[in-house]
Parts: sequence; structure tokens; C-alpha cells
Amino acid sequence: MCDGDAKICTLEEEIAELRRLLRDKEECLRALKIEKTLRNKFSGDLDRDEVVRYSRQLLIPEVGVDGQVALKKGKVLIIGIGGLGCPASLYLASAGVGELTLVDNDVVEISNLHRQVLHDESTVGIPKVLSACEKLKKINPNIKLIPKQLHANSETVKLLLEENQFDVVIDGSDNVATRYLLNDACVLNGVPLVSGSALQFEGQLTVYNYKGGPCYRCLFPTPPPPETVTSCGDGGVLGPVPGMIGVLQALETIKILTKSEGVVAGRLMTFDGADLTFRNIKLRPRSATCAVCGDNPTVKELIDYEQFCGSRADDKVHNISILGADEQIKPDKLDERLLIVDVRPELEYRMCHLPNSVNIPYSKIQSGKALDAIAESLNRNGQEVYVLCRRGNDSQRAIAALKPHLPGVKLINIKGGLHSYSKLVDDHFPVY
Ligand SMILES: Nc1ncnc2c1ncn2[C@@H]1O[C@H](COP(=O)(O)OP(=O)(O)OP(=O)(O)O)[C@@H](O)[C@H]1O
Ligand SMILES: [Zn+2]
Repeated sequence: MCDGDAKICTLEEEIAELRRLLRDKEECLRALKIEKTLRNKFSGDLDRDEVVRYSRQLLIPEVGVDGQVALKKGKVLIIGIGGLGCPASLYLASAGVGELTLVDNDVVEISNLHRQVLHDESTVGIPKVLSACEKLKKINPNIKLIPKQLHANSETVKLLLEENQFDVVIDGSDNVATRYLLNDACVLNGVPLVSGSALQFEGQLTVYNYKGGPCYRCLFPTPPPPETVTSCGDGGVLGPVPGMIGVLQALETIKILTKSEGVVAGRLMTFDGADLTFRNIKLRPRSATCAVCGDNPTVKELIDYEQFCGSRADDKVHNISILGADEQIKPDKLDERLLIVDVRPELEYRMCHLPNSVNIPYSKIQSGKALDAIAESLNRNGQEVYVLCRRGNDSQRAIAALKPHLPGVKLINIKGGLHSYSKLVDDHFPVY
């Protein structure tokens, strides 16, 4: 009985306490509302904080209050939060674009940091979309950021575009299959595609599928042979170059959202950082025979773009296997007495190499130039020679090219190349 009374008593006390808390909260809310009304008593379509925060761009007649409201209502999808996607999303978030959906399936690597400006040492190993959102939130907590750690393919992109009404899509990816995928998705859903690319000192920028202009397929109906495409991971890139293009992708997106003139559609802007020149190339108009945006389109839904392009929708290098098991060895089984021929380009050899190796670049072997000289130097070094490269692909190709010319020599491929050496033998060897 007593126990029961105590329970009732506690329950009543609890209810009273909850009521008190509720009254406090209501009081707080009322105060906040009054504060907000006071803060905004001088404002129109934008609140006081927005007027202050965006004042420097609001003052531009082409933006003004209407433009800023349009930015606030804007929904932008950014695929790839790397060299292009980082600067693009940074400027869009800062400008107050209301909703940014960030898509990338990768995690931050230390070799990204020289150009992927939203990430830093503390986010190495963390999904790029989370690293980016964390940074963007600090710059502008008033916008909606939606991180999607996923690979953009036909299924995921179809879903994303079905579930959201994007005003603009930004292509910050680095491979041909994703370019075709985003192009077709944008045409089929009537969304402009802000496309950029950067390699070494050079960058390019255009907007596809905008106001009757051409799409990517109008200009490139068939994909390039995969072996002709160079990635940043192979060819290198100077950070400010994708920085420049990514920032311009943000600029074009802002212009589209605010309905400004001068969007780079129907023309291609090229940037050469080596001599700092910008050029504008007029593009062919929309093609009546284009498979996706032409008069009689054959592509009416998203297809398998990896199959269409004959290449994977990423820029990672995939291992080839053209030699027999007896012609290969794992790096931890090396006989240190044997000569190692490193077939990477001279520049890469100078970056780092094994002490007991000589450099004969694959390009020389491939061109057939100096083949006799190479054969002679190899013959001089004994009957067994290791061949090595960055990841174990070019070394296999080099062996296949050299074999017919070296009947008396056993050429042995070092499986997985220097990447594997670093993993299995000595992780002081820098992986790049
Ligand atoms: N289909 C895709 N879906 C999701 N993200 C993609 C897709 N294709 C490319 N990306 C992302 O686009 C970004 C492109 O970035 P960037 O070109 O700067 O190179 P990276 O792949 O980060 O680095 P590196 O080429 O130096 O190894 C990457 O983060 C990559 O994961
Ligand atoms: Zn087209």
C-alpha cells in the first residue's frame, strides 16, 4: 500500500516536473520567436542573417534578392567529391545553395590532399562525402547537405533522380563510363549537366543539355578506346588546375540557378595553366541523330555504361594477367642476387626505386627502340632477370615484348609491382 502510494507520488511529481519543463520550453520558444521577429523586422524575403552573410553577392544586380532566393531554393547533385567536386561544392555551399547532395564511394587518401581542398589529414581514411559535409557544415550551417556514400551507376542514379527534383547536376567524376551515365540521366530527366575535367596543366568546362544545346553524346557518340584515356593517378595533375575548373563549375551552376546570361553551353572553355590561357571553342549544335537527345532516340533509359564504354566506372588500375604462373614471383620471394629491371618512366624511377634495380622504361621497350641494346645489357647480367613496375601490369607487357628477343634469358615478373613490394616486404617504400 505504502509502496503503491510512493509510486503514485513519484508519478505525480514526474508529471509536474514534465509540465514545468514544457512551460520552460514554451517560454524559450516564445522568446526565440520574438527575437526572430525583431531580428527580421527590417527584412524582406531573406532573413537578417542571410542579408548579412550573402551581402557581397547580393549587391551584384545579376544576383540581388531574387537571385539569392533562387539559390536558396536550388537543389544540386554533385557526383565525385575529388579535385573538381571539392572546390565546386565549397563555393556552392558558401553561396547559400539550399540543398547539396554529395555522391562519392571513395575514402580520403593522403595523395588527394594536394587538390581535394575539403579534406585534410584528420579525415584520411574517412568517406569523402562525410569529410566534405563536415567541412561544408562549418562554413555554412544553414544549408541542407545530403552525403551519399555510393557508386553512381544506372540503378543508383535513376533512384536519385526519381526521388529528387535537381536543378543542376555537376560531373566531378574522373572516368568515361560515369560521364556517359550522367549525360544520359540528365537528358532523360531534363536537367543541365555542368561538366569539367582536369589533367596535368589543362582543364575543360562546358554545360551540356542546356536550353537546346548539345549533350555529351552529340559530340562523342562513341566512347574512346579505354587505353587512350589517361587518369590523374597516371598522368598527374597540378592542384590549382582542377581547383580552377571546379570553381568555374560552381560559377556556372550559380548562373543557371539565378537564370543569368552567359552560361558556357554550346561552347567548350579550355584552360591551359602552363601558359595561363583560356580559350572558347564553339561546339557543334545538338545532333538530330544523337542516340539520347536526337529526333529518334534509341537510348530511352539508362544502360550498362561500363559495358558500353568497355571500361570500369572508376579510374583505378585493374590487374592484367598475360604470363604463366612459372614466369611470376611475389615480391617477398625475391632473390637479391638477381638484377631487377624497373620499366616505369624515368620520372617515376627518380621519385623512388629499389637500390638493386636499373631503369629501362616500358615506352622504350614498346617502341622497339634500343631493343638490341636492352637485350645485350640483360644478357650480360645473367640468365634470370626480374622485371618490375608500379603495379605489375607494364612489367608483364614488357616481358611479353622482350621474350622473343631474349631466348636465352628467363624474365620473371614481380607480381603486383612496387605496390605489392611495399605491402609485403617494406612499407617504407612509398606507394603513390
Ligand atoms: N561513378 C562514380 N560514383 C561515385 N563517385 C565517383 C564515380 N566516378 C568517380 N567518382 C569519384 O570522383 C572523384 C574523382 O576525383 P579525382 O579525379 O580528383 O581523383 P581520385 O580518384 O580522388 O584520385 P586519384 O585519381 O589521384 O587516385 C573520386 O573521389 C571518385 O571516387
Ligand atoms: Zn545529344
